[in-house]
Amino acid sequence: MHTLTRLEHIISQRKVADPDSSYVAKLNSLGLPIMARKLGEEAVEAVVAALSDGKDDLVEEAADLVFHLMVLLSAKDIPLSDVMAELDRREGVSGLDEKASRGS
Ligand SMILES: N=c1c2ncn([C@@H]3O[C@H](COP(=O)(O)OP(=O)(O)OP(=O)(O)O)[C@@H](O)[C@H]3O)c2ncn1[C@@H]1O[C@H](COP(=O)(O)O)[C@@H](O)[C@H]1O
Repeated sequence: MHTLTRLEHIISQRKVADPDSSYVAKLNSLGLPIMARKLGEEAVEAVVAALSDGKDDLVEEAADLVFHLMVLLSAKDIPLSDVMAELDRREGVSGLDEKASRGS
């Protein structure tokens, strides 16, 4: 099974666990605004890592970012397959062409 599919399954199981023993459950108990803020913090940490030397920090921060995005998607009951389907829909469409086709 794909890593992200496995993680999605784990997160859906853990979000109803005891917040004292599960970080996923703790994030869910804190509510969407806190979860969204946490995702933003992880994004900033990834940006900082991207601008520093070396790649190891960015790998770790990217994993944190993906994990917290998955937690937020799960809290909103959005399956990972919806995100994958949207990426599939975009496949082959240049970002530049898509942007140019937007109304001003
Ligand atoms: N993949 C992850 C994962 N990646 C990162 N993290 C946690 O995300 C947090 C990252 O926050 P920070 O970097 O800001 O570190 P921090 O300063 O300690 O966090 P704060 O105190 O600011 O909240 C850390 O506590 C990490 O341990 C994760 N926690 C859990 N998982 C997965 O989720 C599963 C379920 O976890 P529990 O719900 O805790 O059982 C685990 O088995 C893993 O598979």
